[in-house]
Amino acid sequence: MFKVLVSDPISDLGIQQLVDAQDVAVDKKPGLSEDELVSIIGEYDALLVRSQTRVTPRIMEAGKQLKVVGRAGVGVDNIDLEAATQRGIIVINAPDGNTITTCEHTFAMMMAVARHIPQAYLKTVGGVWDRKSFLGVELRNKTLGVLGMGRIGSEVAKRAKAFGMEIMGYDPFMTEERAEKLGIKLATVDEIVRNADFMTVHTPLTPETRHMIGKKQFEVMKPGMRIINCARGGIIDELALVEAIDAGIVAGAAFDVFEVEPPTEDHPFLKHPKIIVTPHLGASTVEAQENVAIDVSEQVLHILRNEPFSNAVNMPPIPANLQSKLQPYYSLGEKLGSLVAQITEGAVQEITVRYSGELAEVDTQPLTRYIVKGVLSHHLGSDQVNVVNSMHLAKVRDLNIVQQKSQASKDFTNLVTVSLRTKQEERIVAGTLLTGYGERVVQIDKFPVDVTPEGNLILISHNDKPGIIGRVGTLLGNNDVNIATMQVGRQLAGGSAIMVLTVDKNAGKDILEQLTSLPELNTAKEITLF
Ligand SMILES: NC(=O)c1ccc[n+]([C@@H]2O[C@H](COP(=O)([O-])OP(=O)(O)OC[C@H]3O[C@@H](n4cnc5c(N)ncnc54)[C@H](O)[C@@H]3O)[C@@H](O)[C@H]2O)c1
Ligand SMILES: O=C(O)[C@H](O)COP(=O)(O)O
Repeated sequence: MFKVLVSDPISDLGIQQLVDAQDVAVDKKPGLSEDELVSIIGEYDALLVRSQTRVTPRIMEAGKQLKVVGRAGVGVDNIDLEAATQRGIIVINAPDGNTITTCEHTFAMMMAVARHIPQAYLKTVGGVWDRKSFLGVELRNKTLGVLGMGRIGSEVAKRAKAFGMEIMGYDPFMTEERAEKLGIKLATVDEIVRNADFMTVHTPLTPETRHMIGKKQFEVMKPGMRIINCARGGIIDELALVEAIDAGIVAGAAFDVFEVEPPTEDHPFLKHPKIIVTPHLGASTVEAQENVAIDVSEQVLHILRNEPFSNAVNMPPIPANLQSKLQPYYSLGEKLGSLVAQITEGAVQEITVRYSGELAEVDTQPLTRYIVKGVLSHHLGSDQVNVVNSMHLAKVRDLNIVQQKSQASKDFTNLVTVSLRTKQEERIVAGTLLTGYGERVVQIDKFPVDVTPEGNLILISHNDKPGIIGRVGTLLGNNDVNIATMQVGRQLAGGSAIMVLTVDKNAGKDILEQLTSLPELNTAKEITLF
């Protein structure tokens, strides 16, 4: 008999198939503390959660029988995926079940902020008949900026069109063809901020999306903008938003999510007359809760019964003989994918992986998964992509993955070359494992280099002219950024060249801008590899 623990409020109807299963016993115990969970989890084979239960390494360590953690929803930021993977616990989510519900909540919030509905309601039930203070705006003929055109963002865009709105969309995976299909205009964040009347965010929270809308964006924002966040707290800088409202730049905001949930009593949103809020209700409808619970219950049953399953967000088992050959390359492969994704501009259309030398003789598919994971994690968030789902995510985004093999490698026993093609450009990186020295990046575009792929790097493209290295060193030094290593690559003296610096801390946008304004320096990009 398999034992399943449900530790958050999950739809009874949705988990009925688990309750009815002859080989499963279900216990519902919502609201347990971490200590309480640790004390009982040892007897369970599966744990079902929403976003409240934090599934920590301690809980997984105590879950000696735990085979699967099922998340009835999308975001798995409350589950320690690394700890689950290390312990062979499969984590699955229900990515599709709450898309429409969250999209509809976004619309409810957009209309509520346009017409001041919560504020007007409060006054009316308080006995004040005030018809003057709540002059609203129409959605018709307004421009809506959508940041993140995935499942929810795309549904929001479709509905906004029915309201007569123009849509500007931004998403690193959005191609012009797809934008055309959806009838929206592809735009940059800057174009959206300067031109939209309403803006809604639908990305995961990643290092790249954190404070994606902050002080800098508010400074150039079209006055009168209304902003909606039903995705994750932290994508929009909360304090900068309050300042922008008080300065008369932003006309109103509607938030379902907060940087810290629940927000503290003195959170500036809670008493602000131009900000309306809901307590993370985006997925809270009867339909969505049933959908996600049905989806997750179905997959949990498959996993417990050792049947094929889908929607896993962490690592699959790999055959032992292949594992021993490929394992040393997993980390290198992922870093090469991440590195090339961080230096490439535009929506990715094709990833080509070329294996040369000994690697060409084995099944390299598991390694390719790591490389694709490295590429996609940069845009989708590392909690959303893993080696189980990386190829699937690439497929649903129409990304072409090409694997090539050649027995011969001119200079290395093994060489992994990854190139990324977008509409704008094709970028290439190559790496190898050097016996006794470890991972090395040996090529960036046409330039040979010798770089350890680790920590904070700055990639500079420049003209090979005297003095440039000194100017870069002085500028970083003056800004208290310590250079650990420096590599320069060029093909011809006096021609184009690259410089790869390893630095002790993140330099930040400001310093990168200063670097690019140096004479003879063309571009400067920051790369983070772990
Ligand atoms: N409020 C709620 O209750 C609720 C409910 C469901 C989902 N969510 C959240 O909504 C968000 C979107 O969910 P989804 O199901 O549409 O996910 P999704 O993965 O289908 O879409 C996310 C999109 O964001 C894009 N993206 C990533 N980085 C970006 C960047 N820097 N700039 C622009 N776009 C970027 C990705 O390419 C992807 O297309 C997630 O954060 C999810 O956790 C919240
Ligand atoms: O990521 C999600 O699916 C949403 O944030 C919903 O979270 P919830 O299940 O706690 O409502």
